[in-house]
Amino acid sequence: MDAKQIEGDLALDQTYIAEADIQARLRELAAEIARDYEGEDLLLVGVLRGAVMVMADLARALDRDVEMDWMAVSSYGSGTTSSGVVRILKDLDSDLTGRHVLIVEDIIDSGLTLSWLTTNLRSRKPASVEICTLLRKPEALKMVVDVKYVGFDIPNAFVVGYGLDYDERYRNLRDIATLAPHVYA
Ligand SMILES: O=P(O)(O)OC[C@H]1O[C@H](OP(=O)(O)OP(=O)(O)O)[C@H](O)[C@@H]1O
Ligand SMILES: Nc1nc2[nH]cnc2c(=O)[nH]1
Ligand SMILES: [Mg+2]
Repeated sequence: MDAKQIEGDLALDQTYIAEADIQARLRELAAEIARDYEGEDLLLVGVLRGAVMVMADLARALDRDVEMDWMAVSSYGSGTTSSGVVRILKDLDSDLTGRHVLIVEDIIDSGLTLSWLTTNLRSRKPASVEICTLLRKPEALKMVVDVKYVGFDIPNAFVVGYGLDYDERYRNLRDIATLAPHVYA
């Protein structure tokens, strides 16, 4: 689905980050990651479901071998504010002992999901745990967790598309768009 197909949808405000800009930034991040992990094995951990698109495109932009595994956690339910409770819906299949782990996320908003997840994964004795997120909101800057790779710092608006949903809609939008405030305010 592209922005043209949703132009008539009153729920969407405007295209915020276009597909081409997302892909260009992911290529830059992939080059950085390939340099940083040269000669090391690398396990990408995608956070279902939001990070599916970032994971697929980042992994293919990497000019090296990587493994991929998935975890499903949820803290938002069907609303636009965090419930404050992170739940594991699906755990990893891989043993992390001695591995270099890079968590791949679509967005850091309150930071709750990733601060909880990094603590959880670090307890599994990996060689390292770092974070790559496509989007970061201002609130996350207050987080104690370091985020090594950030695609775009964005203001505090609710965004959808490219994996990001509102009540499970819009994940398959190729661009990232803002959701009109009347929908959720
Ligand atoms: O920094 P936070 O405030 O914790 O928010 C970020 C998280 O919220 C969304 O996931 P969600 O829990 O909605 O599940 P989903 O990935 O299945 O959409 C998003 O994909 C991040 O994982
Ligand atoms: N779709 C969506 N999910 C989120 N989870 C945390 N922040 C956001 C956001 O801005 N959009
Ligand atoms: Mg998520």
